[in-house]
Amino acid sequence: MSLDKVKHIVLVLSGKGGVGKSSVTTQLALSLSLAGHSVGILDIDLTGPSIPRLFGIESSRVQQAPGGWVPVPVHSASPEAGIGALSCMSLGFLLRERGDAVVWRGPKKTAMVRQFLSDVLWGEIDYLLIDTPPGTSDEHISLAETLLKTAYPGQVAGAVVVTTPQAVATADVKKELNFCKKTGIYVIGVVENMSGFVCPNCSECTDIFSRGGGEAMAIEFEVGFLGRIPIDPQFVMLLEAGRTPVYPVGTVINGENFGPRESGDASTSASTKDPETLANKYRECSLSRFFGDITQKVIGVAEARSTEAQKA
Ligand SMILES: Nc1ncnc2c1ncn2[C@@H]1O[C@H](COP(=O)(O)OP(=O)(O)OP(=O)(O)O)[C@@H](O)[C@H]1O
Ligand code: SF4
Repeated sequence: MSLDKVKHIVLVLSGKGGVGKSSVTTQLALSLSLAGHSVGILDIDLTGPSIPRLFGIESSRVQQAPGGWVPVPVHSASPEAGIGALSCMSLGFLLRERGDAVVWRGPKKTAMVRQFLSDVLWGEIDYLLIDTPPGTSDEHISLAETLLKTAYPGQVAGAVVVTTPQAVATADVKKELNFCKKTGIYVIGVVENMSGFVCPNCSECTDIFSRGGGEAMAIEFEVGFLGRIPIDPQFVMLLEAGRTPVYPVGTVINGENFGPRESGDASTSASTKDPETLANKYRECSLSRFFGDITQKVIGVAEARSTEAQKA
Protein backbone atom coordinates (compact mmCIF):
# COMPACT_ATOMS: atom_id res chain seq x y z
CA MET A 1 0.00 0.00 0.00
CA SER A 2 1.19 3.50 -0.81
CA LEU A 3 0.07 4.62 2.67
CA ASP A 4 2.47 2.24 4.46
CA LYS A 5 5.01 4.95 5.29
CA VAL A 6 2.47 7.63 6.23
CA LYS A 7 2.65 8.21 10.00
CA HIS A 8 -0.72 9.88 10.66
CA ILE A 9 -3.87 10.03 8.52
CA VAL A 10 -6.40 12.80 9.23
CA LEU A 11 -9.79 13.00 7.49
CA VAL A 12 -11.44 16.39 7.00
CA LEU A 13 -15.25 16.19 6.90
CA SER A 14 -18.19 18.58 6.71
CA GLY A 15 -21.94 18.08 6.74
CA LYS A 16 -22.60 20.80 4.14
CA GLY A 17 -20.76 22.28 1.16
CA GLY A 18 -19.26 25.75 1.35
CA VAL A 19 -18.45 25.77 5.07
CA GLY A 20 -14.74 26.08 4.29
CA LYS A 21 -13.65 22.43 4.55
CA SER A 22 -11.11 22.65 1.71
CA SER A 23 -9.80 25.99 2.98
CA VAL A 24 -9.34 24.50 6.45
CA THR A 25 -7.60 21.45 4.91
CA THR A 26 -5.10 23.60 3.02
CA GLN A 27 -4.32 25.91 5.96
CA LEU A 28 -4.04 22.96 8.36
CA ALA A 29 -1.61 21.32 5.93
CA LEU A 30 0.42 24.53 5.66
CA SER A 31 0.48 24.96 9.45
CA LEU A 32 1.67 21.36 9.84
CA SER A 33 4.47 21.92 7.34
CA LEU A 34 5.30 25.20 9.09
CA ALA A 35 5.70 23.12 12.27
CA GLY A 36 8.35 21.09 10.40
CA HIS A 37 6.23 18.10 9.34
CA SER A 38 6.15 16.58 5.87
CA VAL A 39 2.56 16.63 4.64
CA GLY A 40 0.41 15.28 1.81
CA ILE A 41 -3.17 16.17 0.90
CA LEU A 42 -5.41 13.68 -0.85
CA ASP A 43 -8.46 15.39 -2.36
CA ILE A 44 -11.22 12.81 -2.80
CA ASP A 45 -13.92 15.40 -3.49
CA LEU A 46 -14.39 13.88 -6.95
CA THR A 47 -17.22 16.11 -8.15
CA GLY A 48 -15.73 19.37 -6.87
CA PRO A 49 -11.95 18.98 -6.42
CA SER A 50 -10.79 22.41 -5.20
CA ILE A 51 -7.41 21.72 -3.56
CA PRO A 52 -5.33 22.39 -6.75
CA ARG A 53 -7.05 25.79 -7.15
CA LEU A 54 -6.53 26.74 -3.52
CA PHE A 55 -2.77 26.22 -3.99
CA GLY A 56 -2.75 27.94 -7.38
CA ILE A 57 -1.37 24.79 -9.06
CA GLU A 58 -4.38 23.66 -11.10
CA SER A 59 -2.38 23.57 -14.33
CA SER A 60 0.10 21.03 -12.86
CA ARG A 61 -0.04 17.47 -14.09
CA VAL A 62 0.54 14.27 -12.14
CA GLN A 63 3.57 12.23 -13.19
CA GLN A 64 3.15 8.49 -13.62
CA ALA A 65 6.04 6.46 -12.14
CA PRO A 66 6.43 2.64 -12.32
CA GLY A 67 4.78 2.11 -8.88
CA GLY A 68 1.95 4.67 -9.24
CA TRP A 69 1.23 8.40 -9.33
CA VAL A 70 3.72 10.95 -8.03
CA PRO A 71 1.84 13.61 -6.00
CA VAL A 72 2.20 17.22 -7.17
CA PRO A 73 4.55 19.28 -4.96
CA VAL A 74 3.21 22.52 -3.43
CA HIS A 75 6.67 23.26 -2.07
CA SER A 76 9.74 21.29 -1.09
CA ALA A 77 11.16 21.06 2.45
CA SER A 78 13.21 23.97 3.76
CA PRO A 79 15.32 22.64 6.66
CA GLU A 80 16.83 26.09 7.33
CA ALA A 81 13.34 27.60 7.76
CA GLY A 82 12.13 24.48 9.65
CA ILE A 83 9.40 23.88 7.05
CA GLY A 84 8.41 20.40 5.87
CA ALA A 85 7.60 19.41 2.28
CA LEU A 86 4.00 19.64 1.08
CA SER A 87 2.44 17.80 -1.86
CA CYS A 88 -1.05 16.88 -3.02
CA MET A 89 -3.08 14.56 -5.21
CA SER A 90 -6.47 15.38 -6.65
CA LEU A 91 -8.71 14.25 -9.47
CA GLY A 92 -8.47 17.90 -10.58
CA PHE A 93 -4.94 17.15 -11.89
CA LEU A 94 -6.22 14.27 -14.01
CA LEU A 95 -9.11 16.12 -15.69
CA ARG A 96 -8.29 17.52 -19.12
CA GLU A 97 -10.09 20.84 -18.59
CA ARG A 98 -10.42 22.78 -15.33
CA GLY A 99 -14.21 22.95 -15.65
CA ASP A 100 -14.68 19.28 -16.68
CA ALA A 101 -17.54 17.72 -14.76
CA VAL A 102 -17.34 14.25 -13.30
CA VAL A 103 -20.65 12.43 -13.64
CA TRP A 104 -19.92 9.02 -12.23
CA ARG A 105 -22.04 6.35 -10.61
CA GLY A 106 -21.18 4.97 -7.18
CA PRO A 107 -19.02 1.97 -8.27
CA LYS A 108 -16.74 4.17 -10.39
CA LYS A 109 -16.31 6.65 -7.53
CA THR A 110 -15.56 3.78 -5.15
CA ALA A 111 -12.92 2.42 -7.54
CA MET A 112 -11.32 5.87 -7.88
CA VAL A 113 -11.11 6.37 -4.11
CA ARG A 114 -9.52 2.92 -3.72
CA GLN A 115 -7.03 3.71 -6.47
CA PHE A 116 -6.16 7.03 -4.82
CA LEU A 117 -5.53 5.21 -1.54
CA SER A 118 -3.37 2.51 -3.10
CA ASP A 119 -1.59 4.10 -6.07
CA VAL A 120 -0.16 7.44 -4.90
CA LEU A 121 3.54 7.38 -4.06
CA TRP A 122 3.57 9.52 -0.89
CA GLY A 123 6.80 8.02 0.44
CA GLU A 124 7.69 8.71 4.07
CA ILE A 125 5.48 11.55 5.28
CA ASP A 126 4.30 12.61 8.73
CA TYR A 127 0.71 13.62 7.91
CA LEU A 128 -1.75 12.79 5.16
CA LEU A 129 -4.88 14.99 5.20
CA ILE A 130 -7.82 13.57 3.24
CA ASP A 131 -10.26 16.22 2.00
CA THR A 132 -13.65 14.56 1.51
CA PRO A 133 -16.84 15.73 -0.25
CA PRO A 134 -19.58 17.26 1.92
CA GLY A 135 -22.07 14.85 3.52
CA THR A 136 -21.75 11.08 3.72
CA SER A 137 -21.43 9.70 0.19
CA ASP A 138 -20.05 6.70 -1.69
CA GLU A 139 -16.59 8.27 -1.37
CA HIS A 140 -16.85 8.31 2.45
CA ILE A 141 -18.01 4.72 2.65
CA SER A 142 -15.24 3.37 0.42
CA LEU A 143 -12.70 5.56 2.25
CA ALA A 144 -13.78 4.24 5.66
CA GLU A 145 -13.91 0.60 4.44
CA THR A 146 -10.49 0.74 2.79
CA LEU A 147 -8.80 2.51 5.71
CA LEU A 148 -10.30 0.21 8.31
CA LYS A 149 -9.02 -2.79 6.32
CA THR A 150 -5.56 -1.53 5.46
CA ALA A 151 -4.35 1.04 8.01
CA TYR A 152 -2.15 -0.17 10.83
CA PRO A 153 -3.27 0.47 14.44
CA GLY A 154 -2.99 4.13 15.39
CA GLN A 155 -2.26 5.27 11.82
CA VAL A 156 -5.70 6.86 11.31
CA ALA A 157 -5.63 9.69 13.84
CA GLY A 158 -9.29 10.44 13.11
CA ALA A 159 -11.53 13.12 11.64
CA VAL A 160 -11.64 16.90 11.86
CA VAL A 161 -15.26 18.02 11.34
CA VAL A 162 -15.66 21.52 9.90
CA THR A 163 -18.86 23.48 10.41
CA THR A 164 -20.07 27.09 10.52
CA PRO A 165 -22.14 28.55 13.36
CA GLN A 166 -25.28 28.38 11.18
CA ALA A 167 -24.59 24.92 9.77
CA VAL A 168 -24.43 23.57 13.31
CA ALA A 169 -28.18 24.18 13.52
CA THR A 170 -28.77 21.71 10.67
CA ALA A 171 -28.87 17.94 11.00
CA ASP A 172 -26.11 17.46 8.37
CA VAL A 173 -23.17 17.92 10.64
CA LYS A 174 -24.71 15.63 13.25
CA LYS A 175 -25.11 13.00 10.50
CA GLU A 176 -21.39 13.35 9.90
CA LEU A 177 -20.61 12.72 13.55
CA ASN A 178 -22.96 9.72 13.56
CA PHE A 179 -21.21 8.39 10.45
CA CYS A 180 -17.89 8.51 12.33
CA LYS A 181 -19.45 6.73 15.31
CA LYS A 182 -20.93 3.96 13.12
CA THR A 183 -17.78 3.37 11.08
CA GLY A 184 -15.48 3.56 14.12
CA ILE A 185 -13.62 6.68 12.93
CA TYR A 186 -12.38 8.64 15.92
CA VAL A 187 -13.42 12.31 15.92
CA ILE A 188 -10.37 14.47 16.67
CA GLY A 189 -12.65 17.46 17.02
CA VAL A 190 -14.92 20.11 15.57
CA VAL A 191 -13.72 23.36 13.93
CA GLU A 192 -16.17 26.27 13.85
CA ASN A 193 -15.26 28.22 10.71
CA MET A 194 -16.62 31.66 9.75
CA SER A 195 -17.18 32.35 13.42
CA GLY A 196 -17.11 36.14 13.82
CA PHE A 197 -15.80 38.68 11.30
CA VAL A 198 -12.43 40.41 11.12
CA CYS A 199 -12.92 44.02 10.00
CA PRO A 200 -10.49 44.87 7.17
CA ASN A 201 -10.18 48.41 8.52
CA CYS A 202 -9.29 47.91 12.14
CA SER A 203 -8.92 44.10 12.54
CA GLU A 204 -11.65 44.12 15.18
CA CYS A 205 -13.29 40.69 15.58
CA THR A 206 -17.11 40.97 15.64
CA ASP A 207 -19.66 38.17 16.06
CA ILE A 208 -22.07 38.85 13.23
CA PHE A 209 -23.75 35.44 13.41
CA SER A 210 -24.34 33.24 16.39
CA ARG A 211 -21.20 31.85 17.94
CA GLY A 212 -20.34 28.85 20.05
CA GLY A 213 -22.68 26.37 18.31
CA GLY A 214 -19.71 24.20 17.27
CA GLU A 215 -18.48 23.95 20.82
CA ALA A 216 -21.98 23.13 22.13
CA MET A 217 -22.29 20.40 19.52
CA ALA A 218 -18.88 18.99 20.44
CA ILE A 219 -20.00 18.80 24.06
CA GLU A 220 -23.28 17.13 23.05
CA PHE A 221 -21.44 14.46 21.03
CA GLU A 222 -18.63 14.17 23.58
CA VAL A 223 -15.93 14.98 21.02
CA GLY A 224 -13.12 17.54 21.13
CA PHE A 225 -13.53 21.20 20.14
CA LEU A 226 -10.53 22.41 18.15
CA GLY A 227 -11.35 26.10 17.85
CA ARG A 228 -12.99 28.93 15.91
CA ILE A 229 -11.79 30.67 12.76
CA PRO A 230 -13.25 34.09 11.96
CA ILE A 231 -14.39 35.26 8.53
CA ASP A 232 -11.50 37.25 7.15
CA PRO A 233 -12.00 38.97 3.76
CA GLN A 234 -8.22 38.94 3.29
CA PHE A 235 -8.29 35.16 3.48
CA VAL A 236 -10.21 34.80 0.20
CA MET A 237 -8.05 37.44 -1.49
CA LEU A 238 -4.83 35.74 -0.44
CA LEU A 239 -6.09 32.30 -1.48
CA GLU A 240 -7.22 33.61 -4.85
CA ALA A 241 -3.77 35.14 -5.32
CA GLY A 242 -2.18 31.73 -4.61
CA ARG A 243 -0.68 32.90 -1.30
CA THR A 244 -0.75 31.26 2.09
CA PRO A 245 -2.34 33.27 4.91
CA VAL A 246 -0.92 31.08 7.69
CA TYR A 247 2.74 31.57 6.69
CA PRO A 248 4.51 34.55 8.22
CA VAL A 249 5.26 37.54 6.01
CA GLY A 250 8.36 36.91 3.91
CA THR A 251 8.37 33.08 4.10
CA VAL A 252 10.66 32.09 1.24
CA ILE A 253 11.15 28.44 0.31
CA ASN A 254 13.84 27.72 -2.27
CA GLY A 255 13.62 31.24 -3.65
CA GLU A 256 9.82 31.35 -3.87
CA ASN A 257 7.76 33.63 -1.62
CA PHE A 258 4.93 31.73 0.09
CA GLY A 259 3.79 34.06 2.85
CA PRO A 260 1.75 37.25 2.51
CA ARG A 261 3.99 39.70 0.64
CA GLU A 262 3.96 42.38 3.31
CA SER A 263 2.21 42.91 6.59
CA GLY A 264 -0.61 44.88 4.93
CA ASP A 265 -1.37 41.77 2.86
CA ALA A 266 -2.75 39.67 5.69
CA SER A 267 -5.31 40.58 8.31
CA THR A 268 -2.98 43.34 9.41
CA SER A 269 -4.39 45.94 7.04
CA ALA A 270 -5.94 47.99 9.82
CA SER A 271 -5.88 51.75 9.55
CA THR A 272 -5.87 52.32 13.30
CA LYS A 273 -3.32 54.98 14.27
CA ASP A 274 -1.99 53.19 17.32
CA PRO A 275 0.46 50.51 16.20
CA GLU A 276 0.37 48.75 19.55
CA THR A 277 -3.42 48.42 19.49
CA LEU A 278 -3.17 47.14 15.95
CA ALA A 279 -0.51 44.62 16.86
CA ASN A 280 -2.64 43.32 19.72
CA LYS A 281 -5.70 43.09 17.50
CA TYR A 282 -3.69 41.32 14.85
CA ARG A 283 -2.46 38.80 17.39
CA GLU A 284 -6.05 38.36 18.56
CA CYS A 285 -7.50 37.86 15.07
CA SER A 286 -4.62 36.58 12.98
CA LEU A 287 -5.58 33.51 10.97
CA SER A 288 -2.16 32.03 11.54
CA ARG A 289 -2.77 32.04 15.29
CA PHE A 290 -6.18 30.37 14.92
CA PHE A 291 -4.85 27.72 12.55
CA GLY A 292 -1.68 27.32 14.61
CA ASP A 293 -3.71 26.52 17.75
CA ILE A 294 -5.93 24.04 15.90
CA THR A 295 -2.88 22.40 14.33
CA GLN A 296 -1.17 21.94 17.72
CA LYS A 297 -4.30 20.19 19.02
CA VAL A 298 -4.44 17.90 15.96
CA ILE A 299 -0.75 17.02 16.40
CA GLY A 300 -1.35 16.27 20.10
CA VAL A 301 -4.23 13.88 19.37
CA ALA A 302 -2.47 12.17 16.43
CA GLU A 303 0.68 11.52 18.46
CA ALA A 304 -1.25 10.36 21.53
CA ARG A 305 -3.31 7.92 19.45
CA SER A 306 -0.32 6.41 17.72
CA THR A 307 1.59 6.07 21.05
CA GLU A 308 -1.49 4.40 22.61
CA ALA A 309 -1.74 1.96 19.69
CA GLN A 310 1.96 1.08 19.97
CA LYS A 311 1.57 0.32 23.68
CA ALA A 312 -1.52 -1.87 23.13
N1 LIG B 1 -12.60 31.89 7.53
C1 LIG B 1 -12.89 32.33 6.32
N2 LIG B 1 -12.91 33.66 6.04
C2 LIG B 1 -13.24 34.11 4.81
N3 LIG B 1 -13.55 33.31 3.79
C3 LIG B 1 -13.55 31.99 3.98
C4 LIG B 1 -13.23 31.42 5.25
N4 LIG B 1 -13.31 30.07 5.13
C5 LIG B 1 -13.65 29.80 3.85
N5 LIG B 1 -13.81 30.95 3.16
C6 LIG B 1 -14.22 31.08 1.74
O1 LIG B 1 -15.47 30.42 1.58
C7 LIG B 1 -15.54 29.77 0.30
C8 LIG B 1 -15.86 28.28 0.50
O2 LIG B 1 -14.75 27.65 1.10
P1 LIG B 1 -14.30 26.17 0.69
O3 LIG B 1 -14.22 25.99 -0.80
O4 LIG B 1 -13.09 25.86 1.50
O5 LIG B 1 -15.57 25.36 1.24
P2 LIG B 1 -15.88 23.80 1.20
O6 LIG B 1 -16.61 23.48 2.44
O7 LIG B 1 -14.65 23.01 0.90
O8 LIG B 1 -16.85 23.76 -0.03
P3 LIG B 1 -17.21 22.47 -0.93
O9 LIG B 1 -17.30 21.32 -0.01
O10 LIG B 1 -18.51 22.86 -1.54
O11 LIG B 1 -16.06 22.33 -1.90
C9 LIG B 1 -14.20 30.03 -0.36
O12 LIG B 1 -14.34 31.10 -1.24
C10 LIG B 1 -13.26 30.38 0.79
O13 LIG B 1 -12.21 31.23 0.38
S1 SF4 C 1 -13.27 49.80 11.24
FE1 SF4 C 1 -13.68 49.09 13.32
S2 SF4 C 1 -15.25 50.47 13.99
FE2 SF4 C 1 -15.19 50.66 11.76
S3 SF4 C 1 -16.63 49.15 11.00
FE3 SF4 C 1 -14.70 48.13 11.15
S4 SF4 C 1 -14.83 47.16 13.15
FE4 SF4 C 1 -16.32 48.72 13.16
